[in-house]
Amino acid sequence: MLLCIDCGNTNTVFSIWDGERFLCTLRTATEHTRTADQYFVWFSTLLAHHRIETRITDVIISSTVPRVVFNLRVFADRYFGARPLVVGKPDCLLPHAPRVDQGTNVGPDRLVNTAGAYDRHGGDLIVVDFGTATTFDVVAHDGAYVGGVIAPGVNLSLEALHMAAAALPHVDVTKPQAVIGTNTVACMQSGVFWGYVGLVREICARIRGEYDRPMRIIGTGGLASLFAQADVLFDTIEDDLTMHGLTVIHAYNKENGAA
Ligand SMILES: Nc1ncnc2c1ncn2[C@@H]1O[C@H](COP(=O)(O)OP(=O)(O)OP(=O)(O)O)[C@@H](O)[C@H]1O
Ligand SMILES: CC(C)(CO)[C@@H](O)C(=O)NCCC(=O)O
Ligand SMILES: [K+]
Repeated sequence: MLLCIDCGNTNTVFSIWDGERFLCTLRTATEHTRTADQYFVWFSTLLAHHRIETRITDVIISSTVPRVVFNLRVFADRYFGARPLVVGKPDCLLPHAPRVDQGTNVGPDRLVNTAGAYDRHGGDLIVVDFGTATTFDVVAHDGAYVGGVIAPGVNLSLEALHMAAAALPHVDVTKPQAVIGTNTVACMQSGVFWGYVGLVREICARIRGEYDRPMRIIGTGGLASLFAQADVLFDTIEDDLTMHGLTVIHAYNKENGAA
């Protein structure tokens, strides 16, 4: 079985793929000081809780935080005897090479989203991922990542308001009742919620304007469905897109003898 690990700047998600479906998805805060042994205690406890018995033979990692990869490699080696594939490293093949400026290190999460989205939908896509950052990945007709947009993440924007302004509390993002807020929290929620609805609409419209073929828009990340309540922003929402992309890249490496 394949263990897929998606390590973002905020959260790290583990998911076990049995070849047909994901058996479970476990989430922990990204913390570079966590050791291989700590990962295993957490992981095995939750698997026992969910009564999942697995024999993990393969591990694939996508990490936007370089420092955590070392301990995840030790975790894979020590507890599963597996040498993990790490997306973005030279020995991890990609189905389609990105076409970007020389010297650009595209975030591995964006490469993985690209592979997952192309596998499901073919090319000419915009993938919008609401993580620590809100990213837009343009997937060309042939499946290559050809660029995109990086905007501050939703929770990051709310946190920045709270940190910078003494009178502004910490608030969670939600869809406000009205645009005109009649209290501080409602004002902040309105600014961020409708601000992001506008950001997504405008950026997608401008990407479409620069691109010479019709494009579909895929939303992913925890907040995609929240924003979709407000407006028709996406053709589809797929919460498991990054995990799916990891299985696609793993299978591609198996087929090509690299894993
Ligand atoms: N209505 C909501 N309000 C606030 N947070 C939410 C809401 N719905 C989902 N979330 C949170 O959004 C996050 C979505 O996770 P996702 O993996 O997409 O990005 P992330 O973990 O924040 O970022 P990264 O992948 O960059 O670490 C989760 O932490 C989840 O708890
Ligand atoms: C933009 C983030 C932080 C989103 O997770 C990540 O993809 C990243 O660190 N990217 C590196 C820069 C780039 O993708 O061009
Ligand atoms: K993510």
